[in-house]
Amino acid sequence: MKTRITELLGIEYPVVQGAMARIADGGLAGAVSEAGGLGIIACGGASPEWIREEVARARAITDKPIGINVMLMDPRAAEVAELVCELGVEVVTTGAGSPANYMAAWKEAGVKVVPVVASAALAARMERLGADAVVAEGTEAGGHIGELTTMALVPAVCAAVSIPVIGAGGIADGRGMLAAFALGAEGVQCGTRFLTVEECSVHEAWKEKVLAAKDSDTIVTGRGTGHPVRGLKNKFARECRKMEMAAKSGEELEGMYAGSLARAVAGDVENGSVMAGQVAALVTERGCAADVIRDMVREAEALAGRTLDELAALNSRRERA
Ligand SMILES: O=C(O)COc1ccc(-c2c[nH]c(CNC(=O)Nc3ncc(Sc4ccccn4)s3)n2)cc1
Repeated sequence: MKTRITELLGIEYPVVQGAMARIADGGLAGAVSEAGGLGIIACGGASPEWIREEVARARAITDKPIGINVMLMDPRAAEVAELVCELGVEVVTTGAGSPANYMAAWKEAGVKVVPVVASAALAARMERLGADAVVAEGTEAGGHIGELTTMALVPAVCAAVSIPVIGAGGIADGRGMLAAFALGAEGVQCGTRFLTVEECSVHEAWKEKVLAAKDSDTIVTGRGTGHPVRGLKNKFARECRKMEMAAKSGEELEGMYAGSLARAVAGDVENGSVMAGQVAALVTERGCAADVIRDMVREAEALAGRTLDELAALNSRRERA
């Protein structure tokens, strides 16, 4: 299929795998890219050596474009930003901040720059600085989030920029993909849906928690630190909320979060930060990266070919899950 996103990124399907810190490695990114989407290696909290290794792993799996993600709250963001140019990845995405300081160097190096934004203002700023596209990520997403929902944010960003917009946050199947396109997007980014695929190396306990999640099983912690993070409800999340209700100081709260992601990655899904989006409730299968992408596009195109009457008739015959 062809959209400005497939053309810009040199990919077959406008489906980007979201960067999930300490989870999205070269194996997952390589598989997603080989399947025709865009795989992204998440560099939040990663060492330059790990990043080099994972880019090499992805290159061994596919000769299609891959991306790396710079998490801008990471103290080593500047070092990772240099690696973007040195390693010759085709695409860089960024999160949790503004990549203004690095844009010129990335553009100079011919890298496609696709910042994740949580507001129309930031999207417009990114376009002015030369971004090739933006990911408009709604608060439904897992991990570090903004405040606006995908339903509100995507149309607002589309109205603010002329570059193509990728919708993200709460998208896990063809229905979500079609909804994002209806809102103005020309591509989608999914994170949570890729957590359970066989190529994702996240701990089995994390996968099982996602597969068992209900719609009300995610919670936002860290608003007190100014860095809200969505994850699955567990002992850690309840303790965070208690600390925040007790209006503990920023330093005490920061202390809570340090190491929380690493604990979850190691399989401690009760005392760690098990990041996942609200759409975890829709993720009930494992599968593989290629099936996720193919099924999502097929379902979106099948639904798009129908009139509203036909969609309503389909919905009226819905079977309870
Ligand atoms: O206005 C500005 O200057 C920047 O404001 C922004 C505000 C929010 C965002 C934003 C929202 N969502 C994203 C992209 N998503 C993400 O970056 N999600 C992430 N999840 C986990 C991450 S690593 C981590 C580890 C431990 C604790 C917290 N985070 S990064 N960026 C981007 C920019």
